[in-house]
Amino acid sequence: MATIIDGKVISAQLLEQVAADVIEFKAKHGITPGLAVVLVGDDPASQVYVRNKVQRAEQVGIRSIKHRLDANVSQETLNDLVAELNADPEIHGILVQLPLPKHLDEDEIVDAIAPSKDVDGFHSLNVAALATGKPGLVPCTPQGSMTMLRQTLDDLTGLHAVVIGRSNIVGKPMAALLLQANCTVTMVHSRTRDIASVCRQADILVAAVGSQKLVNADWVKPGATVIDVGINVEMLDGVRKLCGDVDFESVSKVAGAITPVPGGVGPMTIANLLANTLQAAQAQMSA
Ligand SMILES: Nc1nc(=O)c2c([nH]1)NC[C@@H]1CN(c3ccc(C(=O)N[C@@H](CCC(=O)O)C(=O)O)cc3)C=[N+]21
Repeated sequence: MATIIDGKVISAQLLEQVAADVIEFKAKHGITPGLAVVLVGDDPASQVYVRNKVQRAEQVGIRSIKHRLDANVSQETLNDLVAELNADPEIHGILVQLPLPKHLDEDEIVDAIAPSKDVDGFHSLNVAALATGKPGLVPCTPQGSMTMLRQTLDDLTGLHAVVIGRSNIVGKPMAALLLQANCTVTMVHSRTRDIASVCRQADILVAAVGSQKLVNADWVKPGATVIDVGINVEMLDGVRKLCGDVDFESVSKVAGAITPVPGGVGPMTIANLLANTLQAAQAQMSA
């Protein structure tokens, strides 16, 4: 039976550290770090995440301001709000909840956010910084996944890491961080031939595709460390249930260590969002 990598415990440690650093920041600068969360439309899942973020922010002493916009808001109105937040000295971090309604240009909005306030790490300049190993804001989910790996494994050097999924928000930045940690990195995706046999070679397997229970025990090398980034919503007898990209029941019998869903990567993402907000505030104060 695999060791369970407990995202609630590890994120609580990180949040405690952030809370202590926020106290120090306030004493030094006399201001409170501020995070703006922009939510377009009324997707219920997005509302749950946004509520969690706002709650956790409060808990670590970060002021968060929620902006709710109508689902059919224009690109111009959204751009104007982002410009206003960019110019607001009390706002240090800006998060525009994705995905956006189809009529909006996501890339344009993300690149409209000031790179120094881009706490998601999705702006082109932060993507470039990560790709070239320069300092910048790093996407929260991959960052949280790395923290879990570092707490589980002594040294990542030379390990074969396989990342399933090639999204800009998880797969690609995850691969960049694993490479930085001296892993041998393979990315697999929907067009990969014999995906199971490639995954079976992984010492570290990261699943980030959004496909329920895609990874089963046959895909996993005995003893491997498995990070499940998937958050798929399943209805069981009318009750909402979260489930990952990994079939936890079968894979946990083969893997050496595994993250659960819920209680794995999700809480780490939120903790890192707040760590990034503090980092952004610190950088803005010394700019
Ligand atoms: N600009 C942007 N940045 C994001 O970081 C972002 C986003 N858009 N859009 C949506 C996704 C999703 N996401 C989650 C964060 C935390 C949990 C989380 O805390 N999950 C809990 C369970 C929460 C529940 O019960 O629904 C857990 O896994 O234990 C889940 C999902 C951030 N996202």
